[in-house]
Amino acid sequence: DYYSAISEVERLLDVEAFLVERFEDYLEKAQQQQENIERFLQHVEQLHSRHGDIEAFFGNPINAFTTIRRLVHDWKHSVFEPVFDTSNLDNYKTSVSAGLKKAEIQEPTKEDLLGATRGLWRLQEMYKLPTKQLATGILAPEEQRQMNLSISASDCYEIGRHLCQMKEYSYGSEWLLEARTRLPRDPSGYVLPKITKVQILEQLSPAFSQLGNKKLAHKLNNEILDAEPGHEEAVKNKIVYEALLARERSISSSPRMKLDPPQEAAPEPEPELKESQELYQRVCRGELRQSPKEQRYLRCWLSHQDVPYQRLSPFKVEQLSGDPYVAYFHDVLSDKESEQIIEHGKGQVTRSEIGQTGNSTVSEIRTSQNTWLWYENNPWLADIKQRLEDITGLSTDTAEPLQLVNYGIGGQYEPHFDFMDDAEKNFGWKGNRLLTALFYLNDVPLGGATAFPFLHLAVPPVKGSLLVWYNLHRSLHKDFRTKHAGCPVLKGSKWICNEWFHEAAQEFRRPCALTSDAEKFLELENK
Ligand SMILES: O=C(O)CCC(=O)C(=O)O
Ligand SMILES: [Fe+2]
Repeated sequence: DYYSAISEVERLLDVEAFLVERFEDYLEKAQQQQENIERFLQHVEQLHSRHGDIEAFFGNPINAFTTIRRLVHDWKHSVFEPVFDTSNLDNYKTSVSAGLKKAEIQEPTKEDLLGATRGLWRLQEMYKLPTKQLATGILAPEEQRQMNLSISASDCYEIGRHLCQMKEYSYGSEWLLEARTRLPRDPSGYVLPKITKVQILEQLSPAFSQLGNKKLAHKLNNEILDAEPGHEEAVKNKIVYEALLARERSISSSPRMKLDPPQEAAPEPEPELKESQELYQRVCRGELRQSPKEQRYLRCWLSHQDVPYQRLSPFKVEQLSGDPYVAYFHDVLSDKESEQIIEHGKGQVTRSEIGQTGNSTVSEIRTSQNTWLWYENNPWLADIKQRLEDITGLSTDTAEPLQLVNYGIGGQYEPHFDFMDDAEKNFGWKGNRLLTALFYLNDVPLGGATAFPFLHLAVPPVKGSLLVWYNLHRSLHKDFRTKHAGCPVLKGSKWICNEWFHEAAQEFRRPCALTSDAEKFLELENK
């Protein structure tokens, strides 16, 4: 899929460039007055010429969404259908699909569009983004003046409709209202089929009804009937709404009933969030931070980690938590190294999965794509491997290959542990994941911090820096305080690279203490 990695969304411009080329050719040869198609192609070309830096462009999730939508929806209805259904131009059909196949280009699918919509919704929920602002591409208050992206009435309608399908009526109705406001001055009148006021109302009226606002639902339903008096669904709904409203009126005017109000169907209570989930959201939003007391003993220093060579250029250590140990090492990778690793991942990454070995699945819990870099196949990584050993003091003999990850639209990784329940089954004699070393390969303008809910800690990505923490106690029992997450990426494209060090081979490097930690912090396991 495309939506789960921004690097994949970037490839969509190639798909479009290809399509523009083919269909311009078609227009010329067929010499038809297909004004609608021509305007559409021009529009897309104009968009392409205006987008500027691709990474910055797709760094805004609104741009990523509208591009997917254009490919999934607009091209189909504005170009493919009018061309292929009305004229006998089979050779074009075959040449276009053959061309796409040859270039190994896959068009985005409905699932991409749904994934992109869910991503936007996640960003709204997590960072409390007002719909009106997001619809103009404004992701943070300080962007107020610079942004003015054009998102069409039809795009807003699509988002609203999907959200209502997901029973997210509150945001759903806001997007539908946005579609309604935009309809009269919709810039994309050439996108077929044109959406109508009635279509918007058909979604909006039941959405308000679900939100408990029967009066407004009724009013909007009447607007449907004003436009189309014979509208079957609306005629039926009118009867239902009028009965409901009449009942409400009689209840409120009857004094006896006033004393004893009827049991209105109460809105469903919000399902209670797990403690770590709630803390995760607060940490990502920046509402919850370490207190001065928690930060009291934390220090920054230069360290050679007892490696003679590193005395020449010591590591910059920023301690983030003493117990459990979490530290940030700065300027570990040069810009060139970070960029080289990213280049390696472009076009190689595939959808990330979660779960135990042999039983893993794709999930909205982790919306990213990843690939693995084996040291054996990439000798250029030798330096970086050595640096990892120097910093951690651990052996990479039992370490996993580097895992390279790119997040998608609103991409996140919900709170989880890096250790597996059953280390034996997953890792055999190498034992569980003892230490995580996480490289940030680029800066992320907004969002995308690594969050430790129980430690009240959000680590913002800094290009070339390395985040390190122990997942296991000294006695190798699981440390449940290390639950962590990747906050949704609000702006930009987040690239990281994970190295997991395992238990085996570290016996003399991180020896256990004289007492067991087996009983420590067990209460956090399922929180
Ligand atoms: O993206 C992040 O910041 C965290 C990633 C992570 O926890 C993982 O890949 O296991
Ligand atoms: Fe993790």
